[in-house]
Amino acid sequence: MEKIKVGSVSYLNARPLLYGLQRSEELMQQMELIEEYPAKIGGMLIEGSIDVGLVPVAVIPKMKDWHIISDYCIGATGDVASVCLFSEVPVEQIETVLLDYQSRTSVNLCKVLLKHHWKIQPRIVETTGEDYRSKITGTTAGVVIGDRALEQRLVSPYIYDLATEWRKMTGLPFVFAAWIANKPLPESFVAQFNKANGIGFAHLEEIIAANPFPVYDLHKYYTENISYDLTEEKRKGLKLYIEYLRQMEESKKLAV
Ligand SMILES: C=C(O[C@@H]1C=C(C(=O)O)C=C[C@H]1O)C(=O)O
Repeated sequence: MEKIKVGSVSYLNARPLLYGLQRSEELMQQMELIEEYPAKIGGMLIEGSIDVGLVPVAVIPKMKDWHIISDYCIGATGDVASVCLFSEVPVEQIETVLLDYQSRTSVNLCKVLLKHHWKIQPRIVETTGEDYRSKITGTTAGVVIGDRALEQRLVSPYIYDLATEWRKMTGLPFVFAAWIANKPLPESFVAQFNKANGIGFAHLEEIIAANPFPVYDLHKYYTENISYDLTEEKRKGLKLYIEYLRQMEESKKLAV
């Protein structure tokens, strides 16, 4: 039987979810695991080169068939710490925003917040490579996600946490990534997969010891920043975010 191709975000935030998968011989016999940055994994799920992935939820409107297959996600109920708009000036003075090429969810979340929360219209610039981070100076701000955002926290004086700003605007938690399949998968696989997702949470200290990261306290990151359970409240936040995305697509079409 052909193996199920599973994609995952390669950042530290995915480690607790991958822990149990990688240690289950039964699951690993049925699947192949590919790790990449979020925008890439999202593209692979849309084009069909993987069957399921921990992908940016912003891909949902681009998919014909999609199924959330796990009760776990990469979400936040307060400060997420690793998804921020970084700047040298306060938000009202920002003239340009550089968007992280590795992201799909957060860059669109930033657009939603600029329009509906901060109500400002800076110039928006897409990026293609890591050098964009050195251009976050003066009135040019930038969205940075993942482990690199935890590093950027030590560099930029103004840090706008996008999960916190979303919460201020909507009162809801936020979902950045979820395990989404582009086709129905065997029920037995889905059940084993979901169970294995949760195993890492009993082994956080081991995961932290295996991934030395002097830049940020990973215990805090795993227990206070990232919120992994896909609760009803988070599903509400997700639904509202997708509505904003569809609205943005519609207004783009009208503008043409
Ligand atoms: C919280 C995070 O969520 C990530 C943000 C994503 C995005 O912006 O597209 C996608 C996957 C998540 O890993 C993070 O990586 O810092």
